[in-house]
Amino acid sequence: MANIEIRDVAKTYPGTPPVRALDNVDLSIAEGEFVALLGPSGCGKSTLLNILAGFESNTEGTVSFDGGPIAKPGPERAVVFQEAALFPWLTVFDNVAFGRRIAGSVRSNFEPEVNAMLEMVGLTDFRNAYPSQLSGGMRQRVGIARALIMQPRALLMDEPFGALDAQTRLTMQELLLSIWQKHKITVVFVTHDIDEAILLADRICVMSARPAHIAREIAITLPRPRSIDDLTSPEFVAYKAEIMHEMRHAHQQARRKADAA
Ligand SMILES: Nc1ncnc2c1ncn2[C@@H]1O[C@H](COP(=O)(O)OP(=O)(O)OP(=O)(O)O)[C@@H](O)[C@H]1O
Repeated sequence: MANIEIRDVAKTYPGTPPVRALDNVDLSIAEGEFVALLGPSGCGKSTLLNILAGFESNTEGTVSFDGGPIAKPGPERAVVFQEAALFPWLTVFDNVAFGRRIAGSVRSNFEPEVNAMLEMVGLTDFRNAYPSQLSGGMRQRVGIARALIMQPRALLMDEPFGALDAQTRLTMQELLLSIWQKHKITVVFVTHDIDEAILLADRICVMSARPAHIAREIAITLPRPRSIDDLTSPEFVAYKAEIMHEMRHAHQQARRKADAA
């Protein structure tokens, strides 16, 4: 059984005029798979992710997780956004522990897990720091740790590294790869960045111009574990050329739709 099943999904935001964001989206995601959603700006990637998160509802079609319909947010589907909205008055440790505490767990139960999580994301020395004392990359590490401490089955990531400088971004991509290798949870990752999608994903779904559907699915069979050294391999460059071609097509399609409107 697929972990995430999206069948004939459409989404129209009400308004004058209404905005048709998604149309005929079909996608099955297996347990433990890493899928990247790649597409032109404004095509509907975040809308699709928000539907999977349960923050938005689809207007047509069905979306299910482990065979059950997605109707609202749930702890089995953790979300990581571009900016980790951390609580500024809590330390790194308490930000990561927050969900467990709210769920009624006592400190002696979650402390070893929070410490292990902080070690995994390289923040042990910052466990008592406050968010204002952290760099953007460190804040995202806290965001990822905070999501994983709830032991989700899927991680839904919306351009999580989009606001980071190039060097930090590469470090975070490698960190995410190592975490995913260890936890093997399903990841759905929204990005504009072709290199990022190829480096991380098992499969890239190139989305069409709005209203978005999945224009093309490309399996990335580069061997794992991957690292940033792969960015220059001939296989990587060949994937990049293929995807750039698809993206250009999606962009031209968007221009034509805009001109016709
Ligand atoms: N709450 C909303 N109400 C009305 N329209 C919305 C809403 N959220 C998104 N939209 C519109 O839906 C379309 C798709 O937006 P969405 O954010 O899903 O695209 P995206 O591909 O994630 O864009 P980007 O890559 O620029 O973040 C856009 O035209 C956007 O303006």
